[in-house]
Amino acid sequence: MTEIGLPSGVRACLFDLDGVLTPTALIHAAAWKEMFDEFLRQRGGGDSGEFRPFDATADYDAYVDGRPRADGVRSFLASRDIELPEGEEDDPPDRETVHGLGNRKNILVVRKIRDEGVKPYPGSVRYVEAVRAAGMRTAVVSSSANCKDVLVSAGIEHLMDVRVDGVTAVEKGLRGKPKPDTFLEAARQLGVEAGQAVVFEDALVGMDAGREGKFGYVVGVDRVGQAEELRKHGADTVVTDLGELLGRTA
Ligand SMILES: O=P(O)(O)OC[C@H]1O[C@@H](O)[C@H](O)[C@@H](O)[C@@H]1O
Repeated sequence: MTEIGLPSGVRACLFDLDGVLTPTALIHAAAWKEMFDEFLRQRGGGDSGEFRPFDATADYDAYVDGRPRADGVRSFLASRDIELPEGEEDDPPDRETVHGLGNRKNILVVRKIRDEGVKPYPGSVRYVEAVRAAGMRTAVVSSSANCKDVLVSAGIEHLMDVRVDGVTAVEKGLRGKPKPDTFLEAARQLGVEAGQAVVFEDALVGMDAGREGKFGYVVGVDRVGQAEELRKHGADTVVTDLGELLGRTA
C-alpha cells in the first residue's frame, strides 16, 4: 500500500476546498479584488482620500481567505477603518451593506466558475484516491456556499463521504473558520474523534481552526509562499502539493 504521510491512528481526512482541492482560491481572490477596488474607487479612495487597491495576495490572505463570505467583507473593511451596515442576506448587489458587497462579489465568482469551469489539482486527486484506498474516510470542509457547484464542476464530488460548507454552516448555526466548528461537524458526521482526523488547509484561519479543534494532525498547503506563516499558525507539516505526501512516512 502507498504511504500517505500521516501518523498512525488517523482514520479520516478533512479537506478544505478552495486552494487545497481546486485552484478556486485564485478565482475568489480575483473576484474580491474586482469588487473591493470598484467599491474603494467609488468611495473616493476610502477614508484616507487616496485609492489603495485590494492586494489579491496580502489582503486576501490576511482578511478574506478561508472565512465565510460576510466575515471576509467585514474583516477587510475593518482593516481600512470602514464600517458599513450589515443589511440583509438577500440585499441586491448595488446596496452598500456587508451583504450587498458580498453578493456583488458572489455574482463575479459564480460567473467565473460557470464560464471558465474548474479543474482539480491533479496531485490532490491522486492523494485523495490514495487515502481512500488506504481506508480513510474523507470530507470536504469549506466556508464557501459555492462548494457543491465547485465539486461538481471539478468532477470530484464522489471522492467525499461528507460535505460541510457555507450552506451547512448557516443551516446548523456553525461558527466559521478560524473557529473549528465546521471541521468538528465533519468529524462527527464521519464518526471519528477530532484526534483521529487530519485537517488539510491553505488558509491561516484554517490552521487556527485545526489547532483550536485539537485535530490529530494539520497539513498546511502552501500555494503562495507563506509556509512560515502556516507553521506559526499550527501546521504540523507544510507541502506545496498534496502529491508530495505520497510515498512519505509521517
Ligand atoms: O463566497 P463563498 O463562495 O461563499 O465563499 C466564501 C469563502 O470561501 C473560502 O473557501 C474562500 O477561501 C474565500 O475566498 C471565500 O470568500
